[in-house]
Amino acid sequence: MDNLLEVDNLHHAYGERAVLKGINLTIPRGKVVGIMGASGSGKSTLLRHFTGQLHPSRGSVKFMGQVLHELSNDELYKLRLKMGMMFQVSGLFTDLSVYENMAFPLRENTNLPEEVIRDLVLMKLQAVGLRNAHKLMPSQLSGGMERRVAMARATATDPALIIYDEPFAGLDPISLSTIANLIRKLNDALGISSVVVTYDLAESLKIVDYIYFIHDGVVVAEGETSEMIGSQDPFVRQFLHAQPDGPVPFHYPSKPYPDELIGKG
Ligand SMILES: Nc1ncnc2c1ncn2[C@@H]1O[C@H](COP(=O)(O)OP(=O)(O)OP(=O)(O)O)[C@@H](O)[C@H]1O
Repeated sequence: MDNLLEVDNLHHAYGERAVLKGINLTIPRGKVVGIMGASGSGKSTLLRHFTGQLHPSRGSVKFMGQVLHELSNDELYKLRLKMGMMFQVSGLFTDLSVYENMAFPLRENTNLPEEVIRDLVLMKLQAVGLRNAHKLMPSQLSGGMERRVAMARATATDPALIIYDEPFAGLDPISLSTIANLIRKLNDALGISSVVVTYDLAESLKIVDYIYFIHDGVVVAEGETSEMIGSQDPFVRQFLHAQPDGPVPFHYPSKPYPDELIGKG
């Protein structure tokens, strides 16, 4: 099976409001896939379907060959251990040291003896260049370091997929580039797949293999990163060149302005 995750005709509505309107996409094994889209296009909703937190109104998400909405809570919980997640807010426990933050998911989800947990924690921290930071408290870390600890923690249970939601938000250019390179390095060294949801095109273009552009609940463009860079597709161009107006409108939908000014309708 080449695809780790498959999204098939996925629809989602919050009440009457349709947000995902037939998304099709795949995350192949070994690849880093970018998902781009303007604010409100449905990216977070899509990610919540990747993890089985939401039920589709129609369509399905299959992860490692299993349709998520058909699983029991126990089955879903077990399968989720194969997904690591890193969000914009690192989610570290502020009253636990870096070491204890890292050990937590291992103690929760395995019966490994403490010496093995220690070796694993130090190995995972070493992979993000922070082995020596294990005694520090989260408040003693810079923003970039905190994000790297969260990345190391996302790899704790040996996931097959890591999902990064806005991993670059609020970082200085050096930390941003470090995090981007680490996403690629971890992906390749661990032989996993990665999904990166971001607005930060410049950095992500350097590390993603394939990009999906989402607008108004559907995929409007997709392709290998190299193809996308030269694409003439108006959506892709608007994103790549950060144009404020284009297919994604600057103005909230409204009546024509002259009509409004002369008080018609
Ligand atoms: N729990 C909810 N109940 C009702 N509407 C929601 C809910 N969550 C999101 N929405 C709406 O669904 C639409 C898509 O939201 P979503 O958060 O998935 O978009 P997004 O692309 O992730 O946006 P952003 O980049 O700003 O986080 C938005 O219009 C939002 O207001």
